[in-house]
Amino acid sequence: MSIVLKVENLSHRYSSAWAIRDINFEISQNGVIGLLGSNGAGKSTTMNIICGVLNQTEGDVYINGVNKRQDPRLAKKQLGFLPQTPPVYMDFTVNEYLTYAADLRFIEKTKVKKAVAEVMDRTGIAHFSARLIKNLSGGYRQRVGIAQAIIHKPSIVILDEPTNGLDPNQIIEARKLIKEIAQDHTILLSSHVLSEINLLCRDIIMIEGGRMVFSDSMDSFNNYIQPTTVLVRMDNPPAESELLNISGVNKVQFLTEKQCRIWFAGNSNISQSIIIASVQHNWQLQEINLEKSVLDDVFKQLSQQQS
Ligand SMILES: Nc1ncnc2c1ncn2[C@@H]1O[C@H](COP(=O)(O)OP(=O)(O)OP(=O)(O)O)[C@@H](O)[C@H]1O
Repeated sequence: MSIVLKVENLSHRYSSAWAIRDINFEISQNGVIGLLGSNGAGKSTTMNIICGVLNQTEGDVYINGVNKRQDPRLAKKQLGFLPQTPPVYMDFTVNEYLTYAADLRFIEKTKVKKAVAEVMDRTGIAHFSARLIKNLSGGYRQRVGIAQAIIHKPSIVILDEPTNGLDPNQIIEARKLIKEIAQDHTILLSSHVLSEINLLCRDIIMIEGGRMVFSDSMDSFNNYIQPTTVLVRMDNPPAESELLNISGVNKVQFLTEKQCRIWFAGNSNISQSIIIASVQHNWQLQEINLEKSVLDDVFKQLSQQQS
């Protein structure tokens, strides 16, 4: 499989402190690759450097083998970018804006009309072609942002937190569109939401404190991360102290009257212990779910495993 994006020893310093340090990864063709990290981890810095918005302090970025520093124009031709805030002009219609985007991407004049029509179809915005962008919902504005990122058919598309700020229905629609586009583009998508990365991505790259802490398939990530919390719902829950008496339980937090999150030692068979205790004491257990999505815990586990 051919390598679409290669990032080599990438480091960046804004003033005195390093924002990212020694990031290395390779991405092969098609599918969605997740760039995960908490706020301030260095995701936007990494993406802005890949897209040529920011020049790195050290290291190299190759797009389809082209070094972005040595031949930025050729490298950027093969790349589409949607920054955190869609770079749209509110007073343009969708059609006007995409025509302008096609021009910026050096699409031949005779092919612009067709490219705009195709990309509007692809992103489901053709019916809004004559509407001013300022009169579109956030979800549709995001679609226009995605359309400008793929209008020149780049081999890699960079999406920086594309579902941030959208409502739940818009998030579902945006994810559907991203999956569709990933069938014939490679997508690098950043998010600080682990469940989103889990839903969309085949591979995952994780950055924390400017350092890369994980890079592998989503499956091996899920095997690597041991759950440390369990979400439990009981109709007749006991006092916190009784739950703390169960072997392996470290901490209990009631989220509602009947639902609590239980932290436990990674190697204990916690579900079985809770089920047995519940039957013995008539806690009327209704639901029990192992959780893998408490990001702080994931980062903690990863940094412990690295050291
Ligand atoms: N223009 C800047 N000048 C100085 N420091 C910056 C600048 N932009 C980002 N930083 C710092 O660099 C680090 C990485 O920031 P970055 O925006 O890349 O993180 P992020 O993972 O994208 O976070 P978020 O999810 O909040 O956007 C942070 O410590 C941030 O404060």
